Amino acid sequence: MARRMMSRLGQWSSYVFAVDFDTNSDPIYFALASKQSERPQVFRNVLADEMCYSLHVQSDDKIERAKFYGGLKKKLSKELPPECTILEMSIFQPNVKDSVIKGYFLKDASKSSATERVLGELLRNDPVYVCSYLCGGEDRQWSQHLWSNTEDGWVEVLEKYCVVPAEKPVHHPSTLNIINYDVFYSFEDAYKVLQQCVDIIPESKAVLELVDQRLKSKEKTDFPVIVIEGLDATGKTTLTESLTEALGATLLKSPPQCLSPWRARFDTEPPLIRRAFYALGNYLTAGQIGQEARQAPVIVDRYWHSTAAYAIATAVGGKLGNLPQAGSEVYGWPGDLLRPSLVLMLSLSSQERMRRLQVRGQDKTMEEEELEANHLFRQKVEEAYQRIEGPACVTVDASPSPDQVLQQVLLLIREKCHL
Ligand SMILES: Nc1ncnc2c1ncn2[C@@H]1O[C@H](COP(=O)(O)OP(=O)(O)O)[C@@H](O)[C@H]1O
Ligand SMILES: Nc1ccn([C@H]2C[C@H](O)[C@@H](COP(=O)(O)OP(=O)(O)O)O2)c(=O)n1
Repeated sequence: MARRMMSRLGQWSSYVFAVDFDTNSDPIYFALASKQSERPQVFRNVLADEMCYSLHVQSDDKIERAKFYGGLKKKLSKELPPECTILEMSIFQPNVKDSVIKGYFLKDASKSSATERVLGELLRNDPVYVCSYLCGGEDRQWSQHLWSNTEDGWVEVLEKYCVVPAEKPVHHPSTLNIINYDVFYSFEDAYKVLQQCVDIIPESKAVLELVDQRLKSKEKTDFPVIVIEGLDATGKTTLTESLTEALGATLLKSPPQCLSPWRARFDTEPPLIRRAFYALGNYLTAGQIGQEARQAPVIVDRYWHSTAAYAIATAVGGKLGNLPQAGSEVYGWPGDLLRPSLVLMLSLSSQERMRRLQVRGQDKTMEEEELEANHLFRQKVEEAYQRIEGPACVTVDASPSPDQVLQQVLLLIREKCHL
């Protein structure tokens, strides 16, 4: 065990640590070195003589890592003293895709031994690395101490490194692991995730069985397929219903009705599993679209844009500017997913959207509650919507009356789909 950790530590010289002290500003970036730095101290402005710790998941298994990381926050919040602040942390190789290892950084103002007891317990029983941080010496330099288990179950410090400032990377670390963690670009990649979950989430089996029976869709449909996108309460249900009637079309949605019994279950899972579920929903809907578009135009309430935009906006921490640049491969359309003829995104000011949410007065999903609390997240979802390509979405002003929105959309459809 100690040997494995040592060799792992050796690799850390190419890694940078990022701690999110404040979601509205850049993380604090630091690296490990054997010698101290002459540059200003990394934590000087954000830590006031507090004990600090970090922990991150040590597992090569993607599913295990995702499950454990999600559960870890709950466990820490429950067991640590209330004076302990839990911050998000990641360790990554700058600008290298798929290099992120997620963890937490703890600021402990409790001055009690409870924190070390909880962390020691975690180290003994769970797949985690634990480090403590100390500030010492005349020049108040920070150092990182990696904990290890001894044979007889005690915790000891295995190795000590100096904490030195690191450059801000070009790509925010939260953008490095989007592909195949948050967004899946082929049926197979999403399917594999659920397959690997069958033992831990029995419901996966039922979902996979449904997916196995899905209809296969041709690339080209006989009738146009029009997708309506937008945040909750922008008027998608209202518009899709009136459009369906006006065009004599068929109305479908993603995720499709047949997945409803499992949606709430997968909504409680970490992003890797939850997003794979929604990705598969799109392939099920694609099968239905292919079938229905032989007879009539098809209107679809949410599809790939929703899956990718919410996933990207959730995954990317901090500011709007942290989103991958327009044109990035993360905004690409999966090569094996039926492409609609037209995608329209309903856009509304936050005031009007809030008003409509209140008028509707229904229960909101947790994510929608978060949207309300988090203006930044809402902006990131809309921005990601607008960057997705193949087809890109056309933004529609959803603030006029329902009939005016319908007329405006009918005009667009006539112009773009020759209906
Ligand atoms: N153009 C509109 N003008 C005013 N209110 C609208 C308009 N479209 C929808 N609404 C109302 O706003 C609320 C949300 O609309 P809904 O169609 O359910 O949105 P979504 O399906 O996008 O969540 C509903 O109460 C609906 O009656
Ligand atoms: N095709 C879809 C549809 C929804 N999702 C996800 C994205 C968000 O997490 C939620 C939004 O769904 P929600 O139920 O809040 O939306 P509506 O009530 O349908 O407007 O579902 C998805 O990933 N792919």
